[in-house]
Amino acid sequence: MNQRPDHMMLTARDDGIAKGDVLLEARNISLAFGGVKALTEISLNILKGEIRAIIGPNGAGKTSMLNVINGFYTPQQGSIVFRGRERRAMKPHHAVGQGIARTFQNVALFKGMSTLDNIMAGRSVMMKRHIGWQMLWHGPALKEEIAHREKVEEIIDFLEIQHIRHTPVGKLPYGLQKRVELGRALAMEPSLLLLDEPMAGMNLEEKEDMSRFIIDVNQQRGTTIALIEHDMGVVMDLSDRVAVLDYGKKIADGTPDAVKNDQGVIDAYLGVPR
Ligand SMILES: Nc1ncnc2c1ncn2[C@@H]1O[C@H](COP(=O)(O)OP(=O)(O)OP(=O)(O)O)[C@@H](O)[C@H]1O
Repeated sequence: MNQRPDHMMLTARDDGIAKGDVLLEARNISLAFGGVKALTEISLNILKGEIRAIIGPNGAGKTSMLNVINGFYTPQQGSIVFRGRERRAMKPHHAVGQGIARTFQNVALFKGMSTLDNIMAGRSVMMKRHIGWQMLWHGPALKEEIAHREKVEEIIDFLEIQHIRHTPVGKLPYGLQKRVELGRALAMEPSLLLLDEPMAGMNLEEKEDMSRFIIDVNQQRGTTIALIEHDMGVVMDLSDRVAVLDYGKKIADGTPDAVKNDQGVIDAYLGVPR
């Protein structure tokens, strides 16, 4: 893979939290769907600047946890503290406004639109001026439009997707669609980026590329990342800390090495014999 361009200027939004301090804390979260307990009294935190993984078997509650963090679901019990502010419920668009962006398990792009337009759509949440005003196409609106376009171009360079900028994303191979989806999330300049199975459905080379992008986003932009992933090689390589869920409960939380060697995790998920 090529070296990253030196001009990468995009950074995570300044959230006023020092590296290593708690950026987000989930406190005692319980969530049920009718009789199904998706999450039971889960507490975990995400530190500024880290790559945090949430792992566990199918149905363990991982996606539900991401959905609570970004306001898709409101838990029956518990709260989320983000950048020092506690909340019970939050709408997803407020999450974006506060600096939380995410990608989805199944790519959720506008399939008929080009790569460029999909990433611009992510950027549009940061555009202040009214669309009608932008259509006048002069003065401050034009300047703002140009500035946003520059940011989007930087993301396209960064993710090395210049060659597909005008391709409708529905026509792209799955691995590239996932990359475009990452680009759309980055266009929101999140301070916390949530990735739901970023490697799912990818071949080895695509996984290596995506791993590199995730590390670069974290290291070069200073973006804090929380990810769900089933590929244990990837999880253990990328993550600073790993939380393990099983049947909606947290059964372990620690460094990759500690989690790998935890007998409870081995029994519930990793499946290595005693
Ligand atoms: N919207 C929903 N309505 C009803 N039940 C749900 C809903 N979302 C999740 N669940 C249930 O909650 C539990 C946890 O699901 P969740 O999708 O969070 O698990 P997961 O760990 O992400 O699984 P996977 O690895 O298969 O994606 C499961 O039993 C699931 O069926």
